[in-house]
Amino acid sequence: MSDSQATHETESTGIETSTSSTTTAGETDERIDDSWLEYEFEGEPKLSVQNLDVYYGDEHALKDVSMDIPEQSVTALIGPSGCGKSTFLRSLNRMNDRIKSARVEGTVELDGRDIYQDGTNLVELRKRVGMVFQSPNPFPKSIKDNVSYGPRKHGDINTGLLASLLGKDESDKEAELVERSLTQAALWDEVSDRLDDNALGLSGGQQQRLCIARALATDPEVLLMDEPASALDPIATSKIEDLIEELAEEYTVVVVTHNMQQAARISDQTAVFLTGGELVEYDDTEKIFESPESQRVEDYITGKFG
Ligand SMILES: Nc1ncnc2c1ncn2[C@@H]1O[C@H](COP(=O)(O)OP(=O)(O)OP(=O)(O)O)[C@@H](O)[C@H]1O
Repeated sequence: MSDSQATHETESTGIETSTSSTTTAGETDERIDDSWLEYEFEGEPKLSVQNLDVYYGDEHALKDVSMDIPEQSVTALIGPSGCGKSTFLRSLNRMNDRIKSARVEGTVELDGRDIYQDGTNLVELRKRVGMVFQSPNPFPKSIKDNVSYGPRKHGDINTGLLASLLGKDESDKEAELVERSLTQAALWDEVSDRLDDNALGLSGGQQQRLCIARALATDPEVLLMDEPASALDPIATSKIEDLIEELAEEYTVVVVTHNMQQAARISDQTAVFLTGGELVEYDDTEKIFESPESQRVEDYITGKFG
């Protein structure tokens, strides 16, 4: 034990834990206490991650991560660059499957069913667990087509004879879907008179809300967002933040952010990953930002490293 080590008692458990001071890089011999990861909430988890390890070739990018994510809330994932936040996010809808060198071990349950079990329909999974990326990436198509692209591709907009027999033609259904999704993404009022214009003519912030509308159009239950506002100016960022909070009334939102003030503003619970791919602490956002258990988390949050 070094002189700089401190002992403290956790409020919630009364368990004594040892912590040590950190270096500027946040390296330390502090051991993760399991009680720092026990986040309790009412109801069943929407997503339950157990003993998740992810490797890229020989690199062990995520180490034995377990956490339950409650539904209809915002969960923020924070931590320094390279600690595995995006890797974790991509594990929740098996986007890591698309990376050749990636290998995943452990389980991720969506409503109690392991998404990694044989026979999982990946198209169906990614419809239920949608994703929005860091840089807005609309298709070079009209605003309308960007929104209806997914449901069309999956055959979810009824077409032809069957639809007209049911009383609605294809274009009515499509118009309804486009309006609903753009309204949910807080973009409808800005684009309703130019739905046939090319999406690439929109501002960055509008393009990002269009990408959110596109993700919502497939009727997901979970929305994964990887730094959705990092490429945007402060006004566009604030619109996305407001939108995320609104979406959480209906959807389960998991968001990676580098911006700690943003995590504090918009999330209900926060998971802190630190260098080496370890989840160090997971709790109510207020608790994480006001009185974290881990010395390393406190150092990270107060800007001492990272
Ligand atoms: N496609 C990939 N192929 C190989 N290694 C990867 C790949 N993606 C990520 N890694 C490695 O896995 C580790 C975790 O990366 P990841 O992108 O998940 O971290 P992050 O916390 O999201 O970082 P950042 O905040 O910089 O986006 C890093 O060491 C990274 O180099």
